[in-house]
Amino acid sequence: MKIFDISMPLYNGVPGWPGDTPYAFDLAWTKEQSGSVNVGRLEMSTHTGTHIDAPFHFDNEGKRVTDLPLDLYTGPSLVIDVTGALEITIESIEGKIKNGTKRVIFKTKCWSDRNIFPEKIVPVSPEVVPFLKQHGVGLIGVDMPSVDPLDSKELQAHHALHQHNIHILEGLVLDEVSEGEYELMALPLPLQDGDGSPVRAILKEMS
Ligand SMILES: Nc1ccccc1C(=O)C[C@H](N)C(=O)O
Ligand SMILES: [Zn+2]
Ligand SMILES: [Zn+2]
Repeated sequence: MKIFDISMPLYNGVPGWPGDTPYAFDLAWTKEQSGSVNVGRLEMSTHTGTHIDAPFHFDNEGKRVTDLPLDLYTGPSLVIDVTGALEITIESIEGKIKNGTKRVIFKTKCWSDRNIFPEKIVPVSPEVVPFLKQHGVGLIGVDMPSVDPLDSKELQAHHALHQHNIHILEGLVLDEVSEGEYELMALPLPLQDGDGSPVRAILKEMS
């Protein structure tokens, strides 16, 4: 079965949220310096590239990364293609989602040049959230850096999702993936007290 790597590569210069900590990798020790090994060092925002949001990211009382169950981030997932939509609405997904769909991934294709931060994305309409919950959804994934408009301070979609106990995976790369059912794996690092975590995300074709 084919495996799609749906993670953003991380490299010095990878675009992050404007004003946030830039991603930086370098060698703290080279093999010449240590006499034995190269040793890397990382500085980054927890919301760089492909990552999950813990509820604590936008709610001081919300769960941290290590409080979240791992089964959220691994298992059957439905990819829905909404390419061309201006917003993710009930109409975008009606008729495509069946009861018991635990994870839904939206392909918008709105972030076409991954070397720059996008100017505009395709926000998740808060009205779609109860509809997702009714069908049993506990995780949504998106191929953009947020589920809310980039200039939003209220973060209506983040909060609506949280109220309905639906968790968030952002920054996926879905260009090669077509609509359908896959097995998702996108596990966060065990960052104690973390507000978010980078993940290596894959989709496996189902037999
Ligand atoms: N890193 C930031 C810095 C400042 C303000 C927002 C962000 C975000 O990351 C928001 C985005 N919706 C996110 O959850 O990844
Ligand atoms: Zn985030
Ligand atoms: Zn977010």
